[in-house]
Amino acid sequence: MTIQDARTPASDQDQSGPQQRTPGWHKGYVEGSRPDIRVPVRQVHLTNGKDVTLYDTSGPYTDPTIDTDVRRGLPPLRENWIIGRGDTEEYPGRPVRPEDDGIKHTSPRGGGLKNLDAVFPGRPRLPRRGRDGQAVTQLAYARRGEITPEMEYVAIRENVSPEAVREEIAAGRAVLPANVNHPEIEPMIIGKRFLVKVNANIGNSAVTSSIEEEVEKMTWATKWGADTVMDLSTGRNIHTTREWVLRNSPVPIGTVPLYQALEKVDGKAEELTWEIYKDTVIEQAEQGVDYMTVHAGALLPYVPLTARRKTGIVSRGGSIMAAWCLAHHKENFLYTNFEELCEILAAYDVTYSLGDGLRPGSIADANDAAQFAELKTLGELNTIAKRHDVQTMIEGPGHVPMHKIKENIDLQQEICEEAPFYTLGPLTTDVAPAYDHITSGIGAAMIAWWGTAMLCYVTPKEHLGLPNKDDVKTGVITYKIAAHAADLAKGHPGAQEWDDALSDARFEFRWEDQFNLAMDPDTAREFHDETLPAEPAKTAHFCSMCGPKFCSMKISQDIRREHGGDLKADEIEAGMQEKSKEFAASGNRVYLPLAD
Ligand SMILES: C[C@H]1O[C@@H](n2cnc3c(N)ncnc32)[C@H](O)[C@@H]1O
Ligand SMILES: Cc1ncc(COP(=O)(O)O)c(N)n1
Ligand code: MET
Ligand code: SF4
Ligand SMILES: [Zn+2]
Repeated sequence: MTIQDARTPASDQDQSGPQQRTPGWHKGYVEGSRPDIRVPVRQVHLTNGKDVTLYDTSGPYTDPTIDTDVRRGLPPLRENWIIGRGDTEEYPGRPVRPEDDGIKHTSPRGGGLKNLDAVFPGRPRLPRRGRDGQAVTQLAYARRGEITPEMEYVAIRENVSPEAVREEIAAGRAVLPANVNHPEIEPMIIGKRFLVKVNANIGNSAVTSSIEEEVEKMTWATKWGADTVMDLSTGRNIHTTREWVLRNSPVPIGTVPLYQALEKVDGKAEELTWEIYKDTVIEQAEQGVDYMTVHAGALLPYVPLTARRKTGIVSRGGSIMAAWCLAHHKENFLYTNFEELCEILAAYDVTYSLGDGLRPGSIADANDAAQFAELKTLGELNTIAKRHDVQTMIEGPGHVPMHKIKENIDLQQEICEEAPFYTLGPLTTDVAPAYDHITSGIGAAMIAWWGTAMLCYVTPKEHLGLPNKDDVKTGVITYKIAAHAADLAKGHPGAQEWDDALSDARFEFRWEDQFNLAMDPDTAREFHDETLPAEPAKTAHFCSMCGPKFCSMKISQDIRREHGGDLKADEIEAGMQEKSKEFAASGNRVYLPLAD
């Protein structure tokens, strides 16, 4: 594997600003079968002269040779691949309306958008869709036996063959979310045979945040390793916020169109209609949303099953659809219009994320009748979506104690023909608000080990408020740990190399290498330097935990240096026998009496 170098002379590098580069690594690219397939990697340079190559989600922001500007947006990496297939056409598209941003002409809420001058100033572009409404999905291509540039790209990223990628997509065991209107993304794949992925949720609410803050959360999340980002905005400027996020995101973007549809009817669930919903889906598909949560499995007859729950319906989408179903006493319109929705998504290659609108919101409600009734319906919908060549993943819970987690993934895999499972945690206990990244990180690691393909992060603010930039980082790092722990347990090829490199650096007291290989190098360095900030401490054979005389790794190294070379296995065995006899002679006591 040859890796191209994206380094520039240090003097050319701007180390200021929000996208400040972490020293000790640089961006490289692995080239595919053609020059426009260049897969980014993070090259960590060790002081022993070796390099460690890691997966990189940070996008062009960490490439010093690319001049990024959020007002212009990212370069359209996939544009030629999409046009080159010749199966899509540009068309005028749906005009953007004030109500897309929650602005009513007559409403006092109207008026100026906050920050970044509202309308995205970048590249004007006509939307694109499948010619004659045909399915232009990676699933359709994979089923026809075609290996797209996107598939080759993810094969390099995952270190597997392009054919393996095609097979997993064709079988519906993996999805490659890539809307034809989102050419900026670096393709990635979600499926149990691949690295476990992490999604970070961002977005404003009616109470707080601005467009600028949301764009910043998106770049921040991907810098720390988020593989996808969901914009779950529910406040003002939903359309414009999403435009800024999409044009600047190197990762696929997911949304829940129902949230924006609800804003269009002023938050009155009973006023929702299939027409308003459909119009919102088209609006978002034209913008380039890569996957959409659709709560089509929360059916009218299942709502009563939640009546005696401790925490009712905790899914936003689920509660909105339940309210609509009860108000009209009609079946969920997402379910009754599902086939038409499939045709729309197929024409843009929007991936379904079939929502778990009836997931449990407390330990007491886990794995109940309502939850599993919905899962069965999601299985039926998965089959219908596949018939339309729409890529599909299935959302999962929620709040589930450890002993009830495995049943969730086993049932989902069986009912949904191994479609990728995408779970929120699960949180393994309800008693630690402010630490729900941890209560859920535990469940996330377990469920990922058993085959969940993507983990939706939970931040320390869960149940308490809207996460800020710091919470986003904590959530992403926590979930990267869960995902990597699962990759190790699953024996994913290459996963352990990273651990081995860090273990070697640790044992050899290469402190800088230990920091640079860390998931969060900044915090690792800061913690070390809190007690031993001086430069010589960066090569010292101890840290402040045990100090120089009690550093077990130093003692262990000394043993090897003094005896390691000339100790043979049988001599070690003989030495052990000798010691064992001495121990017996002293009365087999571990603790000798204190001498006074
Ligand atoms: C489904 C999950 O989405 C999270 N969620 C909902 N809205 C937002 C937002 N604007 N930002 C971050 N997370 C959000 C909830 O906390 C829940 O855990
Ligand atoms: C993994 C995951 N992420 C996001 C949502 C959408 O949220 P909600 O169901 O509350 O509308 C979900 N259901 N599952
Ligand atoms: N914490 C809730 C859950 O577990 C979500 C609250 S905000 C929609 O799903
Ligand atoms: S997180 Fe807050 S706003 Fe959302 S469901 Fe829970 S209490 Fe309601
Ligand atoms: Zn919760």
